[in-house]
Amino acid sequence: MLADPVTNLKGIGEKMASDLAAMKINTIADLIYYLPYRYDVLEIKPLNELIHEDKVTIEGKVVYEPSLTFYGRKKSRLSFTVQVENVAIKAVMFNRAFAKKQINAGDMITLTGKWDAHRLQITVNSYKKGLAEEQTKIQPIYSLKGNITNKKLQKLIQRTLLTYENEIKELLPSSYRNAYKLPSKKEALWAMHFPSSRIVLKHARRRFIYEEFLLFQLKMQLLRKIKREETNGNAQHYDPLKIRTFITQLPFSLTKAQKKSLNQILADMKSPFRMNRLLQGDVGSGKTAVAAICLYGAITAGKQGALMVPTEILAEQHFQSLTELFGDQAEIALLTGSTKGKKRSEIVKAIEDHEVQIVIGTHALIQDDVYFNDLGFVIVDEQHRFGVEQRRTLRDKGLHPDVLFMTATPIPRTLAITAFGDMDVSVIDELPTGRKEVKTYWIKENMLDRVLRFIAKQILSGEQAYIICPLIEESDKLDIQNAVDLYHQLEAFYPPEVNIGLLHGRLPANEKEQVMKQFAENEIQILVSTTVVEVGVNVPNATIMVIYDAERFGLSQLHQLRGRVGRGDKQSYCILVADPKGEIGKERMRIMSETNNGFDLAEQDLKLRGPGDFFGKKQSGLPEFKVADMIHDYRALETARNDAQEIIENNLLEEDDDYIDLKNDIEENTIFTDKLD
Ligand SMILES: Nc1ncnc2c1ncn2[C@@H]1O[C@H](COP(=O)(O)OP(=O)(O)OP(=O)(O)O)[C@@H](O)[C@H]1O
Repeated sequence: MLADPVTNLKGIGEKMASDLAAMKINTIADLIYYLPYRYDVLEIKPLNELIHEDKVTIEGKVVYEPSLTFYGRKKSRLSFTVQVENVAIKAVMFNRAFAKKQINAGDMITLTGKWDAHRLQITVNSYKKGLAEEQTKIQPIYSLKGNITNKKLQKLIQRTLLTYENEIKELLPSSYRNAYKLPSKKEALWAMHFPSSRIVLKHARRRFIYEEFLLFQLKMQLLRKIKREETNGNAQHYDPLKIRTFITQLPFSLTKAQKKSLNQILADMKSPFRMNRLLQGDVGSGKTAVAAICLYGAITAGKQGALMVPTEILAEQHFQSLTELFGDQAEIALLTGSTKGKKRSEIVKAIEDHEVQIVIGTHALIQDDVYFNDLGFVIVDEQHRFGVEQRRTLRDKGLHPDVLFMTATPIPRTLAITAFGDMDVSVIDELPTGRKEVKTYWIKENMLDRVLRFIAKQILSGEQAYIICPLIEESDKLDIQNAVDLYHQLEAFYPPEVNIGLLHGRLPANEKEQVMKQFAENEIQILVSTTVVEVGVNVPNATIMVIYDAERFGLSQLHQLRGRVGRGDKQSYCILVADPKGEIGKERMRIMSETNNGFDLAEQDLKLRGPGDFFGKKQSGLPEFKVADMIHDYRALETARNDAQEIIENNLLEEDDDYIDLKNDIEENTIFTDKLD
């Protein structure tokens, strides 16, 4: 059976079993679904089309016996001449003396390696005897561990497929498979592992992409259906009049988009069904303001509300601004990892006794010993950083509040609806009036002096600046060192009356808090920081954002950082210090300089970037697909979404035999309760 352990197969010793386990191949099914992550295509081009220093494949006839020379200790060089299109090409191969016995004059041979167009020479990486036509031209490349090689794995897969191919379930209903001319699952699996041509491979991929999306969409829509039908009986009877008065007391009037989103959220709160909504808005579009009004609404309904944010800095900031905003209309508490001891137990007790109405915090606020008296409404900021785990904790405490997720990562609207298929989506696609576009410039490091003088000038007129430090890959420690160095350099550069602050992740919470407070109150004019200020920090008087090594960031992260300025009515500036080597990096800098709107930027990013990094690695709370890519294969995602809708609406899973495999698979592989937190 496919579910049997892979060690049931013949010829798998202990070492191989542990290597396979390291590749997460435990069952026979794991093995046959272990798909290549890329394919090397041996394409033979005419000599005059080969590009100097590229990796190329050529084929021809060996003209003389190879000559082997040794040099140094154990080093060797094998050289021979190959006739290709009547031209004599020199081939050299290092440290593979054994090949001398295998390559003989008169042999036909295919060589892959680095091409030197000036010397008509190839430095061979791999060779195969015979012409390319007689060999597989498309070579699957797997990600491997231990002693397993591509060849070994392929042989094992081949053997296994031959034995088990009849157990492979088709899954796709024939009507859809026929309509899109997709190969059967069996054919597609063979083609993924042993592609006979590009076209066959393309169709196999097409099939897997569609299948993955269809399954994903079916699950999403089933969840949505279940959620819709489920009531938590938690209708919040808020007081519309009080809410209206609260809104008129705000120092600004709401934008149209804010009003629309607010109404959608309030309607969800009033209904007995559980809210599961995503609030999306560009940086600085006023999401937090909307969230505050909803929290107030929950209080007027006699409920408690909670706001969960990803960092302590943000929690502190929201705590301060909401305390100011609510005045004596609500009791607000702050609960983070650094709230400790007596203070913590007092807060926890006050939450339990409903003396506190709003709790703001990091995930510390859903820890074991925190019990809410009557939690009606939870807002989760930057949803991707909170996992199913945390939401399940709430459920385990018997809490079924309405949940609103907020994100400032602009995702093109259609994509958001498709990706978050089980959620309702509200979008704030408009900035408050009076905002000026942030002027963005891309410069090289040698122009920094000018930038520093420009900052000095702006500070004189009362403004403030952020400087985001150079990044050192995967080294938190060195990043901090960099920040400290930069801080000292700037201290030396500016006169003593300019106060410079330093912020990084390793500072103790109270110091971070202190620095942010001083910056917010303009006691510090320049804040040198690592990327800890990335999300949500709100200091409207700051007008300059300098980002070192800007090419190392994705567009959405750059946009987030830029969003820390331009939050008031003063002209703001973003200066990207970057020297990108590749075209994509340059294009990114250009796009950033030209585009201010996060949604436009996201659309452009969609077109520009390769699969995978649109959402940024660490941000991804999105499902992972084996073959499909949500951005690249967006069309297929839409098709699958429509088909899933049709299947659910017509109840085909239950009523049509053609759907039985699909139904079983969904039931086996979906843990609905996990999602229904
Ligand atoms: N309708 C409005 N008119 C004018 N100013 C507003 C309006 N709504 C919010 N603001 C102000 O704009 C700034 C940004 O608002 P807020 O912090 O709510 O945005 P956000 O969308 O949460 O931002 P980010 O995602 O970047 O953290 C705040 O200073 C806020 O007081």
